[in-house]
Amino acid sequence: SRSSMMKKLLTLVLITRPNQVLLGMKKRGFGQGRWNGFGGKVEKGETILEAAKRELFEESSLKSDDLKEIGLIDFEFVGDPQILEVHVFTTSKFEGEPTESSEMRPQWFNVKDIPFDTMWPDDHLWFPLFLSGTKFKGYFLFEGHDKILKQTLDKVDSL
Ligand SMILES: Cc1cc(-c2ccco2)c2oc(N)nc2c1
Repeated sequence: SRSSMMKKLLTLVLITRPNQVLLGMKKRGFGQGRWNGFGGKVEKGETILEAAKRELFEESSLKSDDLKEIGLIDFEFVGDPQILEVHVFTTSKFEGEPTESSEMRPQWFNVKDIPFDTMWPDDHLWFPLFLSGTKFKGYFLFEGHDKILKQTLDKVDSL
């Protein structure tokens, strides 16, 4: 029922190395055709952190035990009661070689050349906070997948 807020938990992992961020080109499904971090749904019986690690490995072949949560974003779509609660993690400590999966084609980007034009339209708003190590909470109301009607973005001390 509406009283039990309709929320879907998702994860998003951004891997960094000096002056660079690893992004994946989404090859199918939700967000297809856009560069993004690695992530997806939180399944029953797993923690959000376990889901982030699992999706990172499934989508990029990378492993990390050092994921730090740096952001919490609620996404809403006009006409859809399901709110996406996205837990954003980052690390620069990982093992493995980025490898293309059925879902994602990974590529390193210099921070000054991040392809915001082929990313979700909210990214250019909160990436500067993530890149400067500032924890944040955000809310974005989308109309379709390209237009942001309403937004809030706040720096926080703890998530
Ligand atoms: C609506 C929306 C969803 C996601 C998402 C899906 C799975 C994890 O995150 C986004 O990711 C980014 N960068 N913008 C996003 C907007």
